[in-house]
Amino acid sequence: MSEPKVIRWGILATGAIAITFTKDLLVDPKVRNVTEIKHTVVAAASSSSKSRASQFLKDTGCPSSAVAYGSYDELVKDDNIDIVYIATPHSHHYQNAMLCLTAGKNVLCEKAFTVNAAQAKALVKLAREKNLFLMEAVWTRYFPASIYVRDIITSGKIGPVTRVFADNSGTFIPPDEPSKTDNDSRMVRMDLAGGPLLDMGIYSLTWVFQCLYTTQSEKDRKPPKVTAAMKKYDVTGSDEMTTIMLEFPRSEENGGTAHGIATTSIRVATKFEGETAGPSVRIQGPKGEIQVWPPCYRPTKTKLLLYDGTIEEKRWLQPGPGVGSGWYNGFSQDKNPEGEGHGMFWEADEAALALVEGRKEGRFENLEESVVIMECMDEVRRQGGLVYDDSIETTEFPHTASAALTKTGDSLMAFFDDTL
Ligand SMILES: NC(=O)C1=CN([C@@H]2O[C@H](COP(=O)(O)OP(=O)(O)OC[C@H]3O[C@@H](n4cnc5c(N)ncnc54)[C@H](OP(=O)(O)O)[C@@H]3O)[C@@H](O)[C@H]2O)C=CC1
Ligand SMILES: O=C1OC[C@@H](O)[C@H](O)[C@H]1O
Repeated sequence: MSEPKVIRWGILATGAIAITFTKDLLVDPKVRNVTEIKHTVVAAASSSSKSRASQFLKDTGCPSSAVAYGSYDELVKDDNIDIVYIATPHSHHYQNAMLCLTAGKNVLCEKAFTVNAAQAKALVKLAREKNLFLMEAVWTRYFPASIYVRDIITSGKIGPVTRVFADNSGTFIPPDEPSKTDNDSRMVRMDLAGGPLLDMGIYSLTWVFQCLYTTQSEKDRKPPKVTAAMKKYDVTGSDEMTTIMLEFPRSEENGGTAHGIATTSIRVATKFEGETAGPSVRIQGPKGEIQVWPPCYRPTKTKLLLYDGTIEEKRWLQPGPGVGSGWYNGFSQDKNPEGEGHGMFWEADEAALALVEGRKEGRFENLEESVVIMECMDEVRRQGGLVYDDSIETTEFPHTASAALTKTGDSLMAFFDDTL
């Protein structure tokens, strides 16, 4: 057996998800039976300070040889990096990904891919021109649970999927004391392209799309008609609750038109604990349904129910050491059972395998689909009247005003950090 190929990662930004992703990246792929590749981190960059990047490398257990940079510009010039993982807020993905691609770097960019479809298209165009790998980091798509669900759909066991309900919601606004909501969080800040649609609704849309679009033949893969209802969060003007009806055109022999309902909220939650928990995704066909338990971005249980009486329940664990959880204060998150990884390594493996195989896109959500989903979200925002500032909607790169998109707290810390 040949030695695994080592893929050298550069981490762009050092916030909450960068920590979780990097710890997962460093879990030996052998524990999940992946033998073709291994991951290593060769550098991390923080726009706050070099010392923050150094601390990040230490805290996440990266090799001592990994280099800390105090700016993203320096990171993308590092010749030792094979691929950059972008973990900034949505508002910054376009500028950061353009920076990486322009410098000739392959990119795995956190969700939501960009703020709008025009930005997503511009990234795809540049990646193709430069023959670089580019993938939206929708980790859920690469989970064994998602692969299992898509396989059931394509096997025809439940018949042509006709309807999908998907919910990804959480009580970010504390139910008992709404006035204690963290309005400085990127979840609701308009300058960071906040609101549950782009942050959490993307997962509801992911389930609708992977069941009604990804799994279809070329002939039946058509963008849906979109109708949306949006309630705004009166404090910041972001959305607070968004529900989307998607009508997918289909040939009659494939079951005819299919419906998707994707919803998200930061005032009410999808889940209740323990025995009272129910599915957050239901995928229905004429012969039965598949249910996926919350949180739907990190599915841990599925149930296949067929009208012939078959019931197949499965639990999905993420092998590896526990890496902790809780991306948000005030957000109820599943605690990671002891002895589990977080599940972000599946998408990292996919990106690494693509580099080894010379592929330029992810297998389970190609760039065309990422763009179609961004177009859907554009339409939802149009119907709901949710407009972000031109400085973050723009496709101009580099955008002169983007340097002015400042951080709260962090930037002051950085100032002291670098000055003292
Ligand atoms: N796949 C998943 O499960 C998850 C994905 N995400 C996605 O990851 C991205 C980051 O989220 P998360 O880690 O929670 O966010 P954090 O706020 O914790 O971290 C974002 C980091 O981006 C950098 N940054 C650069 N410019 C700014 C700015 N103007 N304001 C704030 N931060 C800035 C900072 O790093 P530095 O100072 O080092 O440059 C900051 O620490 C989002 O796109 C989100 O949707 C988030 C959570 C879960
Ligand atoms: O991607 C995410 O997944 C988990 C959620 O809690 C978080 O809001 C989101 O950014």
